[in-house]
Amino acid sequence: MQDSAVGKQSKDILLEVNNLSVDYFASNGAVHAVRDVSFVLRRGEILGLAGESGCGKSTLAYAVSRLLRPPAYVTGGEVLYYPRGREEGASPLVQSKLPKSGRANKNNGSEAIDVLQLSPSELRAFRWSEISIVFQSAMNALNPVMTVGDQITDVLKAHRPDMGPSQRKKRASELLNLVGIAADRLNSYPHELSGGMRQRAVIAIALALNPELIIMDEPTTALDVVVQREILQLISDLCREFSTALIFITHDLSLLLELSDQIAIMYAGKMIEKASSQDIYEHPRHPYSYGLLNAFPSLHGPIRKMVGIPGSPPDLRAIPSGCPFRERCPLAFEPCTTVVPSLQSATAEKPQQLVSCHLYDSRLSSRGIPSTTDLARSYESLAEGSRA
Ligand SMILES: Nc1ncnc2c1ncn2[C@@H]1O[C@H](COP(=O)(O)OP(=O)(O)OP(=O)(O)O)[C@@H](O)[C@H]1O
Repeated sequence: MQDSAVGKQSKDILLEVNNLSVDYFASNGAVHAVRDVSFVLRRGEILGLAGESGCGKSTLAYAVSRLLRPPAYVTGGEVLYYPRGREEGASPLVQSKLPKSGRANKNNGSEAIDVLQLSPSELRAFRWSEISIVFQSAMNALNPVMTVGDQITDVLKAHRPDMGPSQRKKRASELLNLVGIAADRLNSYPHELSGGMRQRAVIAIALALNPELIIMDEPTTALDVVVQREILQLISDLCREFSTALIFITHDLSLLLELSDQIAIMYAGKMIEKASSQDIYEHPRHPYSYGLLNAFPSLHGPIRKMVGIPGSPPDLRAIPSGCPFRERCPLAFEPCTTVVPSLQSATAEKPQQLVSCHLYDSRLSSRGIPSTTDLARSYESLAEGSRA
């Protein structure tokens, strides 16, 4: 597990997502896939998104990178991006092409770009140079009739017109080396590479323009677990080396805990807990976070009883009132049925650990803050058929 790296890294805010909501307008009703999500990502920070299948992780990642297609629509909120100043090396394309009009003076001392307001041409300038995106099965997105080298130099040609052919080739070789592929593979076609190498080549392309942020949604699902781990480790090492921020999604929770600075846990379209990976690992606060972590066996530490979370997430077309997790929660109490909890500091000692749960609101709960033992016992009693 990484140290609480936020303290070590720059405190600059790179991305600020405020009250973002996304619906899929399906024929059988609107699916509320992302609901009022707010979070901040700092420069160079690695944020892991976790949660059961269907909780809205990919939709959030697509919304932030403006890749949503109908029937998905952003129904509210903003995605503010804080580019580096010209003197700090922001890409010239972004400096010249992004509108002054789309920028808002915000906190943080620098101007923000509202990503959701960018026009198509502004978006083209923004993608790759500021944000790179690697989605599921990305390695299959390589063009089968172009060499890997040409695919890298194409990106450079489109976005860095100042670079000549020999500079582009040199940069392509450097990038392949960075991801552990010998430069003589520049002339290889994708079918001549293994799955792991193709995935590395995709990462090289994502890094080509030194973006500030990379978003990866299960980038390694098609690979075996050993190669998956190697590649995710490589990505996080490279992000640390270049201070590139990373938002990544994987179902491998132990890997997520190991590689991320911060973890955000989603449930039914909401962010229900956000904290450093160390805090989440040592003391998950939300009963759902505890249940999710406890559903995986640990290779280290004492032997513990594993109890799964009963039931299944709600239908996102008809979300129940109050807390969306209450029907599965072993510690649900009266206010959970009516009052929607908001994301707030869990305790005064750890104000950075944010949780969306009434158990941490002394105005609503008189039980006192639950310990991990309380959370474990509550699941055990639920499994035994009696409420804690
Ligand atoms: N095109 C669509 N039309 C209607 N509903 C959709 C569509 N795409 C996704 N959804 C719904 O939106 C919700 C969020 O989906 P999303 O893919 O973002 O979840 P996820 O957490 O990334 O899941 P997974 O881990 O399985 O990738 C799910 O309930 C899903 O069924």
